[in-house]
Amino acid sequence: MPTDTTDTTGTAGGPGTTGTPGSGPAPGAVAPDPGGGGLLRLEGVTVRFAGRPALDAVDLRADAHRTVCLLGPSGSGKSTLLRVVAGLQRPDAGRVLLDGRDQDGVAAHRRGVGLMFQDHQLFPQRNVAGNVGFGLRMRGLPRAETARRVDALLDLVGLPGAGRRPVSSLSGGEQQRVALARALAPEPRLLMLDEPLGQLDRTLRERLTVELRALFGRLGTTVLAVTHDQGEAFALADRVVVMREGRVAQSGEPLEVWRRPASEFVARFLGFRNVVTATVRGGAAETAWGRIPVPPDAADGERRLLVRPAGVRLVPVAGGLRCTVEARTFRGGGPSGGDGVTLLLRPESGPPLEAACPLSAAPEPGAAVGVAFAAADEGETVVLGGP
Ligand SMILES: Nc1ncnc2c1ncn2[C@@H]1O[C@H](COP(=O)(O)OP(=O)(O)OP(=O)(O)O)[C@@H](O)[C@H]1O
Repeated sequence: MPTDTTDTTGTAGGPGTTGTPGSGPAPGAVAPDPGGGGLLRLEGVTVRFAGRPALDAVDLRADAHRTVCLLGPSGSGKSTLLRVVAGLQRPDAGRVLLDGRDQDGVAAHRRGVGLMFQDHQLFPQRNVAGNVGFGLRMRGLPRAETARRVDALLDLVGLPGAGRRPVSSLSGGEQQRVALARALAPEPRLLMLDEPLGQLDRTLRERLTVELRALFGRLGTTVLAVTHDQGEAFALADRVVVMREGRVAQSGEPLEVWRRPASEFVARFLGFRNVVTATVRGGAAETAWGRIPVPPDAADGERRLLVRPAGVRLVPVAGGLRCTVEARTFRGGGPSGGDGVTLLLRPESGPPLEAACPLSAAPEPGAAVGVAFAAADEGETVVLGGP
């Protein structure tokens, strides 16, 4: 991700973010949305670097009080999108609207958006309170009022009384919370987070994801967050947007995207590996793995078919597609998580297959197993569209 040198405060607005000092609601509270939705809209936003589009005619909408997560491989344009919304990058074409107002020509510090970067960029020479209150002091908020708000924000992020601690004495997770408190301090109408939990270990990330979701829900904050991690996105978001090469590959409610990936790209990005060419006819698909039931409304023809690991059932060897167990991995959290094992199977025909099974029933590597495919009405097979 390109680093930004114009802003070291953790908010795109930083010192001078919109709003009259001291006139706003309680720290972190959000004013009602006059537009009744669609707080942020991007229309046909294109950004080119050296002629190459980093964003290519992107349309996107974030409704008030909702969390939208941008997902996508490295280089797909996620950070560029945040920078455009923050006013740190001018689009070559298209419009950014906040509360229905075109932001063209509106400086970053006048947009009222907060941006928290990947590496949270705390001031090492200031203590916790100095970091959280920096933007407020710069906006001319009186010292006592700043102190009151800082205390309230530290309570909010679960660090009560930590104001005097040097930031160097904090753990990674605590620093993350301080950065979050600092980003929330100017009461941005839109909070943007770029890989907010990227540098933390998995356990802490999972815990903070849950806490963040609860916090944003309580505050009613509108959030646009970038993450590499699908588990994080699915746990945090009301809506996910999957990016590919500067375009939106799919957007929707997390469960909807998870259940019905629109394309092979999205399916693979979400971690699904059982994708195979299929000839669909009359509610079933002929594949290299044999005949697999598909939803009755699937159009006939040559298609790509996704079979979820949960749709790959282990049966006696004689009763199905014969496979050898190559490996097994334990599944942790995340959208495909839970207590269980993912088996990597080598079928006698066709590409490798992944199957989900309970820990107690997991065969050893090297074992021969049979595989049968779940009925299509269980939603375990998806006929994919698009590239
Ligand atoms: N300032 C810049 N100058 C030239 N090219 C850039 C610049 N910023 C971004 N790019 C290019 O634009 C594309 C999108 O980059 P961007 O940082 O938005 O992707 P990303 O999805 O955020 O990636 P990551 O997940 O690695 O942070 C990449 O090909 C990147 O190399």
